Amino acid sequence: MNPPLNQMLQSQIQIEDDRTGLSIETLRRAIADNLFYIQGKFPAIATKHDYYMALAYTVRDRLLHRWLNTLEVYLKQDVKLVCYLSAEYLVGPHLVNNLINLGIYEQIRQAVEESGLNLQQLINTEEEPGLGNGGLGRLASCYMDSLASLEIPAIGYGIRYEFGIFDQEIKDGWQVEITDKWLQDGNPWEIARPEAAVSVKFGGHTESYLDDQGNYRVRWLPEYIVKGIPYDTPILGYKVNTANSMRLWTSEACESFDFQRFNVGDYYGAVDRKVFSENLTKVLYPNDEPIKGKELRLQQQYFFVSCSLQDMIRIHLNEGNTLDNFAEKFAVQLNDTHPSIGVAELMRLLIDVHYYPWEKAWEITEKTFGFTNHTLLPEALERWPLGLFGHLLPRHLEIIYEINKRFLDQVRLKYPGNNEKLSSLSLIDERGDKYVRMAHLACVGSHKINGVAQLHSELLKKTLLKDFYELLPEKFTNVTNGVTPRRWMVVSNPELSQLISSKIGENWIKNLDELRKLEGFIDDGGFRQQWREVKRKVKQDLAQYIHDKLGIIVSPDSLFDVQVKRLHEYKRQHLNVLHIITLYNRIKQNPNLDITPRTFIFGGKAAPGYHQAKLIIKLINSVGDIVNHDPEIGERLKVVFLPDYNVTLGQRVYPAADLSEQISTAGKEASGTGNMKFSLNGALTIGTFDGANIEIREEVGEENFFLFGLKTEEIDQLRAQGYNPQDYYNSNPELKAAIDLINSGFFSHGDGGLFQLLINSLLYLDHYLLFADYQSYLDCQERVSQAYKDQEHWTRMSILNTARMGKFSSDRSIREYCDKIWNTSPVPIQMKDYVQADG
Ligand SMILES: [N-]=[N+]=N[C@]1([C@H](N)O)O[C@H](CO)[C@@H](O)[C@H](O)[C@H]1O
Repeated sequence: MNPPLNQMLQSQIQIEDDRTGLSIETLRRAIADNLFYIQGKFPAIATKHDYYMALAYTVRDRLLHRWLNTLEVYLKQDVKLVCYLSAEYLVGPHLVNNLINLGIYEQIRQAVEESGLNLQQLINTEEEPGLGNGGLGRLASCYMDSLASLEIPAIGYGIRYEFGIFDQEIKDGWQVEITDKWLQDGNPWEIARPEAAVSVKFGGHTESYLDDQGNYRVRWLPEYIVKGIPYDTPILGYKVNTANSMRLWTSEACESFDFQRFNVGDYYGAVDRKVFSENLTKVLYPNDEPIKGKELRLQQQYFFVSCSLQDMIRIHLNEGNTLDNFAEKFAVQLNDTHPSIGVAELMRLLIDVHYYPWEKAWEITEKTFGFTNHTLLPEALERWPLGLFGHLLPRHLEIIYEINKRFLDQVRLKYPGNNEKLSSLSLIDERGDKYVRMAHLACVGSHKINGVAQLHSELLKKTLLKDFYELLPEKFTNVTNGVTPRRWMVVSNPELSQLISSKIGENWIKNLDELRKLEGFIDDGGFRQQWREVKRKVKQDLAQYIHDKLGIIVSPDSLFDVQVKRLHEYKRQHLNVLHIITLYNRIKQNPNLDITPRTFIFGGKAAPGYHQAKLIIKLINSVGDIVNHDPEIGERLKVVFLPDYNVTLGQRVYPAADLSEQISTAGKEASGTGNMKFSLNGALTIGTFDGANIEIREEVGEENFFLFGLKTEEIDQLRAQGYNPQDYYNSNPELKAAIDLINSGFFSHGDGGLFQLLINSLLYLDHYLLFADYQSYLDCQERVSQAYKDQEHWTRMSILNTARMGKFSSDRSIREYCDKIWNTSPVPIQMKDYVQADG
């Protein structure tokens, strides 16, 4: 009996599976099929976005096997999971990152081009999910990339905001915020999991009762309940079979329509539950550091934390475990205090829902959590008024009181009669309206507490958490931040990555310490020339982008001096502006002055309510307008403010920089991570003795780093002896001239008052010591200009910066978290070929 026709044909013509095949022909067919069957379009009517979606689904098909395989292995092997709780993730665009991690970039590029499409245009179509403000959110995503690349089982829990960080437009030099409708064209990289929905309670009251066995129990009778729907996004590891998940929660009303209210004519009441529930995850709070104690913010935090912990408990119990070994199976990391309500929530779930005795519940809780602090800024420390807290979370307040009572009993034992210790350590700030101190809850409820750079972790122990350190020293450790070389080198700077791989192979991408091998080529003039050519090419690309976007012409031969980060007075973008104005004045006084031509490039968003930060953006653009159009200055100085700085733009900017500005007041920048991305891409750093700058300088060598400014201990002395910024203003003519020029209205069409608030904050307070560091900064910048004149030497320093950045891979950070805090190890995934298996 002859085999069926198609089988005969198949044996003759090898046709790859449409969803897994990697031949150019199969990929082209898959893109065409997805355009037709998913986008419902044929080429003549298809938009670029349709082709992007068709391509995205084609790529997604080729990662699903890894994703489901990983899930199956985790379930089968009952692995220990790292659960990263973060209110922010700045994942950036997925497409190219997934192509690199899957190792199929070349095949896809060919298939797209043979389909008559332009891959870069499709790449530029993707809207990035801006579900974060800055460093903290991006760090979470770098860590997710490293967890998967190191084959560590993990879930990244967070919030699926409908609107992420606002899009920034610059109108007449001012920041204007535009709603970030990132989901409006759909998101091919996520899958909804309504079957895993959970309920979250809010408000109401508690009541105690005796259960059938006569045990004292408490039940929480909420005022309303919201449903949490998870959306999963695969997080691929680099060239491994592991694909972990980022599970982001969206809120929905349990009941979309309240007929009772409707029937009594309360039409708005009938839907307000729905409206409230959906508003919960509507928008990201756009503040990087300074917090706004808004009720909705606490509701968002409790919502995603409760969803996540309930999800973990369900996963654990589904595997036939009891909660006795929950801490052995789940390492939950609190990304700052934003998810720290989790300590009280896990206690509630263990005691009220799973009937554990307090002591056992506390033992499990403390073992489960680790807490990372990301800032020392007092205004960034979350504390919630008791009234608001108790109104929203009555049961949690009871639990926090009990945690506090038992904790202070411990404190009394160690410091008998020391009421000052009691009040400074208490979870409750008894002053004024009384507050719950979230950092204290996180410290008491976690077995490990870490800062994000060596200096920061030391300052945590000496200042902010001094009392906790003296009481619980064994809990404190440090894990210096890191960045993933996949996105910040291979995806962002393919030219430099290829040059490096051509010399030392590709292992550096997985093991960044291998970059050290580049030092062996430093005396190779040809290699230095190639290094400069790559830098010039990417500078040329950025210059083109600046011209296309802003119409400003900048020369790739000028020194690209770059400061991109959130706008904040402690980051001192306005000190950078004082340098620019000083150079401007020097040229105006001596038009033949031979200075190293510079292009000053700024980028960064200001929190909408942070007026001083917005004023600094206006100042940068106002100075830029004058400098860029002053014929006497010509090409020697150019000032550019790049609007809407985000991950996508960062991928353009970091590779193109010659000089990385890391000029925060010492002791204020916990770590910084942009500093690492710049050095990795061969930029030299001008920076203060602050955050991770210190460790970068240690690694690259002080001779390859431009250090300036007061150190923390010098600042403490200066403040102690009384710091008067006027002394510096009156004794430094160039500083005075720069300030007076701003004050004169020279940069603001004669309106001397425009920047008054900013100038007064400097003249009469200068909390961030710009005036004190001004001369040291100027002198250091002069050293930079001299160094740049010797391109051979500059190139050597640039190569050494890249070569010695191995420590700052997020892979190293994650290995440290695994060893010091999470006690987890890799679980390699063997690929099971679903297609064949189920053939
Ligand atoms: N929040 N917060 N903190 C920060 C950043 N602003 O997001 O976290 C970042 C990630 O740890 C740090 O690099 C940075 O110094 C610190 O200010």
